[in-house]
Amino acid sequence: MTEPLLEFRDVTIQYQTNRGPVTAVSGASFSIEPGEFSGLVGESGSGKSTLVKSVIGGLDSNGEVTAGKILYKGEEIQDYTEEELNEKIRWKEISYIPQSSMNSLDPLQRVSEQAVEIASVHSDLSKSEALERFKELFEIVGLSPDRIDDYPHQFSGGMQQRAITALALFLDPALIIADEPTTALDVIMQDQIFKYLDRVKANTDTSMLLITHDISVVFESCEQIAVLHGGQVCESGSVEDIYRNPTHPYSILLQRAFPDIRYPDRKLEIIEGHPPEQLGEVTECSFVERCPWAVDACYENAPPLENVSESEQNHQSACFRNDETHALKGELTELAGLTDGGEPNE
Ligand SMILES: Nc1ncnc2c1ncn2[C@@H]1O[C@H](COP(=O)(O)OP(=O)(O)OP(=O)(O)O)[C@@H](O)[C@H]1O
Repeated sequence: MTEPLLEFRDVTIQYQTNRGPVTAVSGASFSIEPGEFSGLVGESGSGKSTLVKSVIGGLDSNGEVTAGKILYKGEEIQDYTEEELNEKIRWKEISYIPQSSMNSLDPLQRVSEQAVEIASVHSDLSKSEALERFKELFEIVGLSPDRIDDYPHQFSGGMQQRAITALALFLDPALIIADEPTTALDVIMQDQIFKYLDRVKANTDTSMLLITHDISVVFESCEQIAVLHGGQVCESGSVEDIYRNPTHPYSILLQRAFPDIRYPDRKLEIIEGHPPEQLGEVTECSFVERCPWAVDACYENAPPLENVSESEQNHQSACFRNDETHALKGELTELAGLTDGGEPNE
């Protein structure tokens, strides 16, 4: 097996507050393989942004990785200083497209000038080489290369997002992390994003980590997925396995909360409640208060991630009732008045 590009190993991240430490991520483990598109999915407040910000040194000043390791190409990076991150990681190795990326272009500078600036700080490219490369990238993300000298306001929202992706690809990073790339966009623009992500996949070797609350976005554009709830990774594996055979109760319900072309008439589930804010150490399953199938054990310990089946490689779920999932899924189908048995009609 090749070494993962990025690996979270039992990572806990806390914020110090005047009410005590808030545990935003607890014991999270998952990895991203070279060249793959992965999705990190979960509702608002589940710890997605905290987890990815810890990789690029973007945690708020009261936040800290308090346990575990973050390995990039096998090297521990959780304690890197700002200087080390700038020198070794940012742009060249990992580019980050933040949630409010539309505001991240400088409105007073032509986008080509922003590219030339990144090149002069982080690479040896000459100005003309930088502009040539930027034109090529505009083509990959589906923008006309003649528009590189435009100002950000001359682009629509979707075009700005693509220009930002071209900047993120500029120094040929091994990984791009995109935080909620589709949230602020309408359905037509979301569709354009899927198309250009496909072109990025076809034309570059870059891996992508997509952060989103919408599991269907991950099913559409990724190969691997990690599902996060209340700072814990509930389930991880290939998109194919988790699409066909979601095992953790949260993944099952989350999948049923979004439209699915396999079940056009299905009623969408509403998952009652919200991910909890975790004060102090976390000693139970973070989904316990919302889970229709919780048992006493779920209050006593946080369940570990375990392999779900021998045939589904890397498919892991953190639930004390993993072995009973099939029966539980049927129960849910009955409870919700659904007609299928929880398996896709293919
Ligand atoms: N600076 C902070 N100080 C204290 N708590 C924080 C801070 N930032 C985030 N949190 C808490 O950490 C938890 C995880 O938040 P985070 O923003 O990482 O989740 P998220 O899944 O990215 O949500 P969203 O999609 O809304 O950004 C939440 O309980 C949040 O209130």
